Amino acid sequence: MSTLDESYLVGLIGDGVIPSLTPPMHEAEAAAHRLLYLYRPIDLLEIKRPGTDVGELLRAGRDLGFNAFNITHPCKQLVLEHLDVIDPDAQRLGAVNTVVIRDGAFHGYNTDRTGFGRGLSNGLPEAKLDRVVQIGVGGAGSAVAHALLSLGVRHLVLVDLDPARAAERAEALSEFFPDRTIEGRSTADVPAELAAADGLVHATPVGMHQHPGLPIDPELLEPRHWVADVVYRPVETELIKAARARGCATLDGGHMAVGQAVDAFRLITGLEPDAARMRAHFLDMLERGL
Ligand SMILES: NC(=O)c1ccc[n+]([C@@H]2O[C@H](COP(=O)([O-])OP(=O)(O)OC[C@H]3O[C@@H](n4cnc5c(N)ncnc54)[C@H](O)[C@@H]3O)[C@@H](O)[C@H]2O)c1
Ligand SMILES: O=C(O)[C@]1(O)C[C@@H](O)[C@@H](O)[C@H](O)C1
Repeated sequence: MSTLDESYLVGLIGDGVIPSLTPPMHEAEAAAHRLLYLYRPIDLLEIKRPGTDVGELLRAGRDLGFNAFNITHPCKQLVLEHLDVIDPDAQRLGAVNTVVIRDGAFHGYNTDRTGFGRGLSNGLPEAKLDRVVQIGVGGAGSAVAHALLSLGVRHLVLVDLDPARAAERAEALSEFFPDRTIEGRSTADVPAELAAADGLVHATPVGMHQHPGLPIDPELLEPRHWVADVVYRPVETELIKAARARGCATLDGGHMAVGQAVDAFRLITGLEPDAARMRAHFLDMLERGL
């Protein structure tokens, strides 16, 4: 037997989460810290529950002795109304992916945002952040845009297949970062915008195993650009390979995937995870086709 203080019971709530690498990342890191730590995927598709049940599931989890949850699609916004305390940055972003239960209260955070930010600062410490083009402003893109502005990007150009979405996101972000220039643009504007930019962040599904290809013409990349991807299956996307071949500094999507797990592990346990060990484990799992 063990109590809430002696062991950890964690879950990942969302659609299609069974193959997620986040549970094994946490469990391996916990084992290295000699913790009793079980992390279960709670797949809403498998248990035939809609995303709107997330509050009910959180409360049931608390009553059954869970310590924390990661929350993913389609619940990152839906969960907000069920939380007792929300980290101010997660509140501004309007999305929570980590819920820690303390004395029965739900505390929400967004480690997608902090994980991408940490990955960029550690992985590309020399990256010039004056002017950045970001392609894709969906779920991942929203967290990434916040992270970029929090890191000090002065001029952020948001591009999306849906230009109205890019414009809406730019307007919403401008409210929280009034001293920055944040613009929504269409994909046709990418050549001109990249010509003036220091870096490119890619946050669409293009380049995933199921969506192979490149989101931009790689001829637009020059060695002075840095390029960050959020896609991590495969970790070496066509974009990352093309950018490296053109002499650009690159950051693969594994940095965000591991970063969100590193920051969630720290919030859940209060212990400092070994980020390099977690990345090595993550890359090893990808290599093994998990
Ligand atoms: N590394 C990580 O930790 C992490 C976390 C979450 C998601 N992801 C990856 O990020 C990618 C996007 O996921 P999401 O949840 O944000 O998806 P999403 O569907 O919420 O958003 C994708 C956005 O990209 C836009 N888009 C699609 N194709 C485009 C194109 N060719 N040009 C411009 N815009 C285009 C869409 O209009 C949409 O706004 C996926 O590959 C996902 O696996 C990575
Ligand atoms: O690895 C996954 O499956 C995740 O669902 C990815 C992303 O949505 C994170 O915010 C979650 O914490 C974990």
